Amino acid sequence: MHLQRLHIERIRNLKGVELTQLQPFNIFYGANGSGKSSILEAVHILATGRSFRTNLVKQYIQHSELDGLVYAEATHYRLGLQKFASGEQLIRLNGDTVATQSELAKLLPIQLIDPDTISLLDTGSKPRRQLLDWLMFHVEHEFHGLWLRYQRALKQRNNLLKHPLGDQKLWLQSIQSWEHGLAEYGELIDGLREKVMRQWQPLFEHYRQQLLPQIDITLAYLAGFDREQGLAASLVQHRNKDMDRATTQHGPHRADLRLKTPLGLADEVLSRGQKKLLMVALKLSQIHLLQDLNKETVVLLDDFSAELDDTAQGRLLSTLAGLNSQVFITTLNGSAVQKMQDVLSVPAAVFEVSNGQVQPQPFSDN
Ligand SMILES: Nc1ncnc2c1ncn2[C@@H]1O[C@H](COP(=O)(O)OP(=O)(O)OP(=O)(O)O)[C@@H](O)[C@H]1O
Repeated sequence: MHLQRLHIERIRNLKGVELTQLQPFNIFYGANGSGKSSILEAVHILATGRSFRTNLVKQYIQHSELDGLVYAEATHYRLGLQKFASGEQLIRLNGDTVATQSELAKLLPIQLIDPDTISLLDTGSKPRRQLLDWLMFHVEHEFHGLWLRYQRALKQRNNLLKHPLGDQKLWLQSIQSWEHGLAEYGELIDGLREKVMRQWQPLFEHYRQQLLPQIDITLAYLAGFDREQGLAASLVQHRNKDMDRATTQHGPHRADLRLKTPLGLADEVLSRGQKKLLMVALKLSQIHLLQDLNKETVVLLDDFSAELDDTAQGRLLSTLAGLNSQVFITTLNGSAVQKMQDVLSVPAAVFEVSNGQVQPQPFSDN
């Protein structure tokens, strides 16, 4: 989905931003602290309910305000999200209040590429699992519901592991019943993940060859449990150890992606720039997969030129244009805008950001 209009109020230093006639490419330039990333942050909050910079709503709502608001229009949809400092939120779709953020998330697939993107490789399995599950959420409709049921069963089992009941028999019956649910949903989740991985891997290889032609990198999926044994048997086998650690250590919640080069794991051998290109290849291949299903992704490219050389920047822009993505880009200065102009063959809008105010600027190739 391409956004045509964006309205932001009381997010960070953005008091009242009204952007109309958004284009496939939207470039925001301005000095440090002017508010560029906050615009991307607002789009991210609208699409996912979360900021990519903080988990605390109060931090992104403007100082001394009680709420922040993001509203966007596309051809068939009007999406709105109001976040209150109290923790409450109001989610609206086409004028109606909706109960869950996932209604907006489904409509607005969003990918962020920023200087922190490479930490996905370095900081444990969770962000890698989230990367896979972004794809799962948008490609496999049953995934989200299964995941919620799995999480519920997992929470119950973990509670029982932490607090063994006095009545052993009752405790055993309870834990067995939650394990039954965990195994059922977990096997289904694993099957769906494996199916999506089969679609994703060749696309990843395609973008890896484009962006990192000199380095072989394989993308593999680790289920988080012994698939030959099966999750039901694995839960029974590890029950005592799980009790010692008071948590469930095997299952799809422990799944991971392994990125391997001939010299070792990608996070151990690649340079920062190469890591960024690898992450970009992973994300572009995901966007491609959605595009094959007629879903357009909104891409947030924060601090665009960080760590990418001119060739990589040019390739990234033209690939995104080919994927029908709508792109929001931030960059520090006008000269970078000029460079983008030379590469882009699709309509673009340029905005200057200064002290939380956003002004449209001419873009000569429009
Ligand atoms: N809750 C808040 N209320 C008001 N202003 C805030 C709040 N949080 C941060 N700010 C200010 O808003 C601005 C946000 O800037 P932002 O991070 O969007 O800048 P940027 O243009 O992306 O800068 P850079 O190029 O340095 O990354 C900063 O000046 C910051 O001090």
